[in-house]
Amino acid sequence: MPLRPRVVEDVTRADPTVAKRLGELGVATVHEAAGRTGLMHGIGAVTPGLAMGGTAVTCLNYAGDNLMVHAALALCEPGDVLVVGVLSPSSHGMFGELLATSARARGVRGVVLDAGVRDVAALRAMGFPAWAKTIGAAGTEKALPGWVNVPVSCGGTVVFPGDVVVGDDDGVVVVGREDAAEVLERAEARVAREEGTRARLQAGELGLDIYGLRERLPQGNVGGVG
Ligand SMILES: O=C([O-])CC(=O)C(=O)O
Ligand SMILES: [Mg+2]
Repeated sequence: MPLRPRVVEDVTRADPTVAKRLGELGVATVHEAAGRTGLMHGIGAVTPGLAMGGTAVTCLNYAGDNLMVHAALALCEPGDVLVVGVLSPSSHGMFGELLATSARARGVRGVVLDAGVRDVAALRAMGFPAWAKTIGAAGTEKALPGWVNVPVSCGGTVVFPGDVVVGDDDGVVVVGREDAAEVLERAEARVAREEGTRARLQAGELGLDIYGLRERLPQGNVGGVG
């Protein structure tokens, strides 16, 4: 018996203001603020220089078939990020410039694929933010019903519909919907702390005092030769 397809239309989304701000703070800061969790592995920026923060609409597809990418896009709202999972490894070009045209018209902030992407030159020319496992021109069928807005695996992490997805040149990080506000608070505090560190570095300070190193060295290990 084939697996039972499922399309969930209602998504409880993270606060859009929080998602947008996390996008501005960037992947490294958000990952740190989230206790070094949520980072996708093996997913890279296809459109360098573009960043985003938004709420996940997810889909799960059979390898070589992107029917559910089209279905998921139809349920996207402004501020969403389309997250594309596959049931088995795929390097097919599951998303390209036509889908990006549709995504942009719906106010989608970007796409993240645990598979391939194609029409890369066009995506770059459009400035449509995309992250993927690989670039792959191989075409996809539009035949097999799968899943929309179920939890999906992408880049070795799980993404629930409505979670916050942040992407930039460093990669992609996911923050659980329920944790987003707290992670934002910690991320802002971290940025403020780094301002102080930056000012001290610019002033040429720190040296052996960096991160309290001097105090952590055994007595006698810092000082003159011999
Ligand atoms: O046609 C597809 O399914 C993928 C693609 O190339 C596009 O979106 O332009
Ligand atoms: Mg195309």
